[in-house]
Amino acid sequence: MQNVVILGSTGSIGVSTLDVLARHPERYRVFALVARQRIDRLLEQICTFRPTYVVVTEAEPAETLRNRIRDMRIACEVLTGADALAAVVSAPEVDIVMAAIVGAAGLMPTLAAAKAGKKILLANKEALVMSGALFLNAVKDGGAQLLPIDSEHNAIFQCWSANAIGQAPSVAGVEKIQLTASGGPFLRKPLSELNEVTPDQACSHPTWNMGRKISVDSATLMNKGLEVIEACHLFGASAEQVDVVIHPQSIVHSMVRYLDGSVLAQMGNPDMRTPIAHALAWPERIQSGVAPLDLTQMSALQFEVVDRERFPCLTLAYQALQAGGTAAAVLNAANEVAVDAFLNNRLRFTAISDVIAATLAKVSAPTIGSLAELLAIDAEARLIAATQIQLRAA
Ligand SMILES: NC(=O)C1=CN([C@@H]2O[C@H](COP(=O)(O)OP(=O)(O)OC[C@H]3O[C@@H](n4cnc5c(N)ncnc54)[C@H](OP(=O)(O)O)[C@@H]3O)[C@@H](O)[C@H]2O)C=CC1
Ligand SMILES: CC(=O)[C@@H](O)[C@H](O)COP(=O)(O)O
Ligand SMILES: [Mn+2]
Repeated sequence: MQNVVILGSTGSIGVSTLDVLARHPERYRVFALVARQRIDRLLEQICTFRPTYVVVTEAEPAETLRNRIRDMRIACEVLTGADALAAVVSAPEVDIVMAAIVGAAGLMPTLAAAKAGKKILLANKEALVMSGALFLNAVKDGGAQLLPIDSEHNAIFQCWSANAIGQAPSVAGVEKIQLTASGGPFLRKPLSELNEVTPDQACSHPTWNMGRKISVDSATLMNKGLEVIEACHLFGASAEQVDVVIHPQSIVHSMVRYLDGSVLAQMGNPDMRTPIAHALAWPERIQSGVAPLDLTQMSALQFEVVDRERFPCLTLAYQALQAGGTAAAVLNAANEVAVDAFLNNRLRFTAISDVIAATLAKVSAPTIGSLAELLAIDAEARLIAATQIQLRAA
């Protein structure tokens, strides 16, 4: 029996993870659930999965939940605060940590899991993008195991020759990693109309059902930009070795092209329970609940070149990657602030990329020395991005 902690249990990935775990009660037990504020959903999860602990990062909802659990006489301890979060993730009973908090907020608990040598299922791409080598060194030093949940990276992992896992592309015979991008809800929208799109339109993803922040990232293609950086870190690739191709159907989840001309692709219906089940059980295979793929029942699969004028965020991500140092952390911080402003009707969709470009130009991005330095640069980038948003509101 393996004990699992889910960081971000109330979100899209958290719910899919619990769905897979529920199919395998003989293999997995939920040790702890972590969320920020969605108490009603968390309470339902507690009733179903009976974790030993829950951590609610906001103090007021934590107190509300504590009272409700006491009234219902459920044996589950409700904790709050950063120390409690790190302690739960690092507890000796814990085998697996699903890192599915959205954004930079997920960095500290995921780092704690790395230092404690856990098996980490990494959905939270922002943590890796912002901290890069610092996080990978913590994984190595802590003796942790890192498995990708992001559908493209899980696909690449599955397409990497089994006997070359852990080797850099040049050693593994890999020529190119090709990430597929759906193109999001605005792939065919006239460019002149992008200025007026609403948060709900941006969050109506054509193929995946996801949280609001990553949905907006898909609509700008910043999601793919973050994924290019994520792929470089996870697979030891250079920016030149990672390409993006538009594939509106989201059936091919990514491809690996080898030196001998072979291209390996991983396919499946767009449902995150497949990569979750894959990483949970790897190197074994378990049921995920995902319907089998029937290619005879689908329309043609399309592949297209990315229109860089429509999607300037992808170019910004490649620029940050080439710049090196903490530029990717600045990119990520500015994007988080700009997307939040867009979702709260304080910024136009088309201005998201302007705010990120202006922030990248204003914040110097030296190579990371320490976690404290990284957090300082993240905070500085957020302040500059907020100023840029105010300038555009004026
Ligand atoms: N959804 C998907 O299909 C995919 C997601 N990912 C990545 O996985 C991560 C999660 O995405 P998704 O599930 O869609 O996001 P959601 O917005 O659906 O869920 C986010 C989760 O994080 C919790 N959370 C948010 N802020 C904090 C905080 N400050 N402290 C603690 N918990 C917090 C939320 O709690 P609460 O609900 O209480 O607010 C919720 O449980 C992202 O990094 C995303 O990029 C990657 C690939 C696919
Ligand atoms: C499911 C998943 O991994 C998302 O990151 C997905 O990739 C979003 O779709 P697009 O970014 O391709 O629109
Ligand atoms: Mn993805």
